[in-house]
Amino acid sequence: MTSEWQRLQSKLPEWVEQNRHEYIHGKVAAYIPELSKAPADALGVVVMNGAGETVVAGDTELQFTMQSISKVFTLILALMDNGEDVVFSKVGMEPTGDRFNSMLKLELVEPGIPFNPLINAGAIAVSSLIRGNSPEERFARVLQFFRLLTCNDTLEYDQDVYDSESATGHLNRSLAYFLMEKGILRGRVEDVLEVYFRHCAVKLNCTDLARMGLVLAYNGRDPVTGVPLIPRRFVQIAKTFMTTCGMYDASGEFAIQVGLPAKSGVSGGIMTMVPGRYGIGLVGPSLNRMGNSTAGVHLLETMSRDLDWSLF
Ligand SMILES: NC(=O)CC[C@H](N)C(=O)O
Repeated sequence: MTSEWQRLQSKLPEWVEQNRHEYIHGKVAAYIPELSKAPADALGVVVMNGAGETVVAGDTELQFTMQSISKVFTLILALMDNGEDVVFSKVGMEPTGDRFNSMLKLELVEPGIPFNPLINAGAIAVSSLIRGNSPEERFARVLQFFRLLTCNDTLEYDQDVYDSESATGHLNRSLAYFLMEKGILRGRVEDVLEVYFRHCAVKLNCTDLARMGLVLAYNGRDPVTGVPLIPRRFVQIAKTFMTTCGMYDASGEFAIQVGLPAKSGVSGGIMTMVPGRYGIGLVGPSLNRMGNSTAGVHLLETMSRDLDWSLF
């Protein structure tokens, strides 16, 4: 009888090639101009187990920026810095069913707190909660935390992607000003956005992303080093948000088709995990209508179905 790990080793390259062509049904994000340079037909995936061993397939050498995937970990850091009560006085716990950068719901419910920490408005509010005396110090703490989670001291943000988003992020600026008006943001709008745009621009590869997912899969303890990095309760909160809101307004469909907590970003990255077993990092820059990697989502459907990974 072949083990699941052996099946992954023998099938993953085939599954990647089977699903790669799905990229033609999507488009690489261009609203942050620098992102449009990514190769549309790339598809890569890394699955990492609790011993730190990996099964890799496809274009796993590709570097990409975390974008919205970073929001999971800035939420965790804000929770570690402030505790649940403070964080959830600034951001809600409910999915929106709208696009990630939508303003629609902000005005609907008083006092105007963003529905959840994974939409842009919520993540911007969360960024303002990270401790530090200056934007530089706050971002340095975020980067340090990401380095710890990936076990990769060379992790950095991509200056070109940062500049590109900072120059064009008018919608995010307007969300931030709205939050400022409502008394939800701490500090100056430009300072908060500097931290937000920088953490979205942190550059990594699928192996780094798999390692971050692995820490969540093991409830906050890095299973490879044995070091506890995140309190279990905050991992639980993060995984719940990933399940209900992690794939934007396609989270319901993803829960049905794949059935794992996951978070996507507009660079085409997806981080997911099989709780207690694997961390998974994936990239496929061509995005579907909902803003998720089109080939990536199909690949995860194939993997989850074949290996019976759905939690539900
Ligand atoms: N969905 C995303 O990945 C969005 C992140 C991006 N930096 C933005 O604010 O628009």
